[in-house]
Amino acid sequence: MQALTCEQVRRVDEIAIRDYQMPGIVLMENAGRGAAEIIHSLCPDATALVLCGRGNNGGDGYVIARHLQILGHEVSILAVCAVDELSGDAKVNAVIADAAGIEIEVIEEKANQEGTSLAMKLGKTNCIIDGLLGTGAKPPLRGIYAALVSAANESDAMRIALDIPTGLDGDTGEVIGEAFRADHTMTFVAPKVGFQQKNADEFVGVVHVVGIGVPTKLIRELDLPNNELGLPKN
Ligand SMILES: NC(=O)C1=CN([C@@H]2O[C@H](COP(=O)(O)OP(=O)(O)OC[C@H]3O[C@@H](n4cnc5c(N)ncnc54)[C@H](OP(=O)(O)O)[C@@H]3O)[C@@H](O)[C@H]2O)[C@@H](O)CC1
Ligand SMILES: [K+]
Repeated sequence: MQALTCEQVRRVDEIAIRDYQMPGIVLMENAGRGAAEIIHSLCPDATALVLCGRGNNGGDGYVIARHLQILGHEVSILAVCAVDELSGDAKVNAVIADAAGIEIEVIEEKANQEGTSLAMKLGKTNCIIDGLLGTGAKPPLRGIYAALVSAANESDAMRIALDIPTGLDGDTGEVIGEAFRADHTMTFVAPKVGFQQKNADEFVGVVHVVGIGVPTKLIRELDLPNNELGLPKN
């Protein structure tokens, strides 16, 4: 499957919502359910800890936590902000996860100083899921994100990235400082062009492409030389 830039994938979401009247919440549910089913097949008995950022990448994490619970897993969430600080589709899914009784612990910025407490928290699970940053990331990692990524990388848990390993630039494959070293990456719609660059594969691990339910016609338009998305003709 053709690799896309972060901007191209964001355009797919925009067009699905604008031209095909697909609610973003439906795209997020498809993304999260599809990722959860692959994660379940990879580690059927895992106790999972989902790291949720404050955007829609975090939103995917809240959906995945719910579906892993449905599939029988012990799941908890470590969030960079409280549910009421979220917005849009991410907030909807955080509220659902909270109502479903899934533990959501908000990690305080000050935890940054006490690296041990983070390592303790992340050491108690055998599957860490990175829902911190996706196509909306603007490196370098700010505040608690770098500490969370470092603590996750020190853990001997299986590490699974959602869409793009946090800290990796999805377009260039560059890593400034630290990036989540995923064993598996569940990437939505298409592989990202940055995954093929230099040493990205040590952060990306095995790539699994997860569809988000957009119509074939939209995806087919991506391959047309004069496609409507205004994508470069490469
Ligand atoms: N319907 C859809 O659209 C679908 C979308 N999908 C999912 O959405 C993802 C894109 O979501 P998104 O656009 O919300 O961006 P996301 O990557 O969550 O981060 C934005 C937040 O992070 C922050 N931030 C940025 N850089 C930072 C840094 N270096 N260090 C710290 N913080 C940083 C940034 O803050 P700001 O820069 O605005 O101050 C903002 O708050 C995509 O990857 C896929 O997983 C799928 O569900 C399919 C359907
Ligand atoms: K991520």
